[in-house]
Amino acid sequence: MTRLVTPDITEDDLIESSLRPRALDDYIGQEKAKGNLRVFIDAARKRGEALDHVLLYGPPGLGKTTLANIIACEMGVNIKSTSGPVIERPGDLAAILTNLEPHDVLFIDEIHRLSHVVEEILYPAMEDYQLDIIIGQGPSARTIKLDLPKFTLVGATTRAGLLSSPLRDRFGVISRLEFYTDDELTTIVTRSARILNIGIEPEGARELARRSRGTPRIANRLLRRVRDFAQVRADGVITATVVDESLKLLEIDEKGFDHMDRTIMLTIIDKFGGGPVGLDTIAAAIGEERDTIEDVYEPFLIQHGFINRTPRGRVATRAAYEHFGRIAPPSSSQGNLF
Ligand SMILES: Nc1ncnc2c1ncn2[C@@H]1O[C@H](COP(=O)(O)OP(=O)(O)OP(=O)(O)O)[C@@H](O)[C@H]1O
Ligand SMILES: [Mg+2]
Repeated sequence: MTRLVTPDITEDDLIESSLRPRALDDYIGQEKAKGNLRVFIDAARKRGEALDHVLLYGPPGLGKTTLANIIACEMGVNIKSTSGPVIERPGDLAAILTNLEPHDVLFIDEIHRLSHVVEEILYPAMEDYQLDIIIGQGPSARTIKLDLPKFTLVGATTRAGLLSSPLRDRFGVISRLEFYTDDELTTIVTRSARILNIGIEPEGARELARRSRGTPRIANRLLRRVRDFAQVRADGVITATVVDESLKLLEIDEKGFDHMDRTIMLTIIDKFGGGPVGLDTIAAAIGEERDTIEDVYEPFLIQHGFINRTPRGRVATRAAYEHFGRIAPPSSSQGNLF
């Protein structure tokens, strides 16, 4: 079963494209990233140059793809989108690069998953707008250099730490996307409801925002689910009560945690005495991939102080104990204490 609050893209998110803001001014929140980009975009446009390469990183569903598209739109250029795992051979990347128009945006999602050989093609391309191609094999092999149009690489990744440093160093702009505040998500929910023609009361929007784990993709998805519920039970208008009742049925609690979040926290608390416990051990105990826990579930729990990351493993904090109505062991180094 796919998880309702997964920040990853699911099938019913495909209608999401209608909800994607197209201009920087419609992109809610992320003031720091937006502020920086606005300056760089204006400067590049004034000079009639391509925008410097941009790296966007942050947990899934926070708007990296959306922002990449907005960058192209604001620069008034085309965007070509691909992703790390799709570019298998150097030739694949060469073909993409040689087909770019001057100043175009090349968006590479999951850029941390590029293979080494492909990555090495990218270095001179990013730095000198040149492509080194090897022709022939063995002793007669030779390298030829091809000039590329000046382009902007926009890379997205959930974890900048997985990027090799030579690659990371070649980005002129590096922006981290943050979880959204409840206010920002309320604005996003209200905007989406207007676009999708869904009736929602301000308190309904706020309640939905509060339960969306700081993530617009989740907020938009919950909005559609709650709409179904409102149509059947409440004359189609989403109120705070409708949100509360429908999310209860969907087993999403008042903090926006679902079954998996609760399982992770309760596993640390009950099976491992509150931690510290290694991520691999947690993964084995709950039957979930380590990377999925690290990329998808854990960032929000850590950011909101329910789990701490320590050198010896994950620790459940006092807030986690309290969330489940438990009492944190007094002797523990449960974080939040210092
Ligand atoms: N700042 C924002 N304002 C309004 N809506 C937003 C914003 N950011 C994201 N969204 C909405 O959230 C959805 C998910 O965003 P997006 O696909 O850009 O996330 P992502 O960071 O690329 O995720 P992934 O890491 O899974 O690729 C978008 O379709 C858009 O509707
Ligand atoms: Mg994306």
